[in-house]
Amino acid sequence: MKAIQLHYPPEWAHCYGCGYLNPMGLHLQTYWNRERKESRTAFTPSPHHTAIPGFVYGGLLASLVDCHATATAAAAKADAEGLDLEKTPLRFVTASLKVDYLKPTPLGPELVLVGRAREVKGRKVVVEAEVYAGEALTVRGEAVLVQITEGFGG
Ligand SMILES: CCCCCCCC/C=C\CCCCCCCC(=O)SCCNC(=O)CCNC(=O)[C@H](O)C(C)(C)COP(=O)(O)OP(=O)(O)OC[C@H]1O[C@@H](n2cnc3c(N)ncnc32)[C@H](O)[C@@H]1OP(=O)(O)O
Repeated sequence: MKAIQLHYPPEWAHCYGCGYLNPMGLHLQTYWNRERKESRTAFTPSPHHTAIPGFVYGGLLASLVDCHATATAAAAKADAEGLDLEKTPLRFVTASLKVDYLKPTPLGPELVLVGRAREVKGRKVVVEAEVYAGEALTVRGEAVLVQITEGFGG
């Protein structure tokens, strides 16, 4: 299965969190499970992603939620409309991002993010995401994503 971010055309692939063309980026790769209507990604923070020794910096966790949510929005929209991302790339930007830090996230283990679309309406998708360190749910996020079209931002 191909990661959702790898469907982005090159001009939309420079994002720090998920752009495959950003040499300094996090290169997040999100996968969509059509049966479960759920997205997943995994990321292992490095020692320099420290908040306080032993725990992950919250800004990094927000970045993971952000870019996992944009990809989840693309997959959920494609799923809802029967589109093939290979033929019809979809790209969303973040209009709103809310992050609840439920408990400190340990630095070391791989983190797993799970995402679901709560609403798919026109150009807007509302995504909920959870971050797990092992069995522990440490972060819950919610984002409003808006689909961009060719020439957007110009
Ligand atoms: C990245 C900047 C954009 C440049 C694009 C260049 C070309 C693309 C190239 C490469 C793409 C790579 C992208 C990587 C992305 C990774 C994730 C990020 O880090 S994104 C960076 C941070 N985000 C921004 O900088 C967005 C700044 N904001 C905007 O540009 C606009 O406000 C935008 C597009 C988000 C919405 O503007 P409207 O005029 O297109 O659309 P309206 O009609 O206002 O909203 C559509 C729906 O969304 C809701 N909405 C809009 N803003 C909301 C908000 N803050 N909270 C809740 N809902 C909101 C509205 O209520 C509306 O919903 P209803 O249809 O009425 O149900």
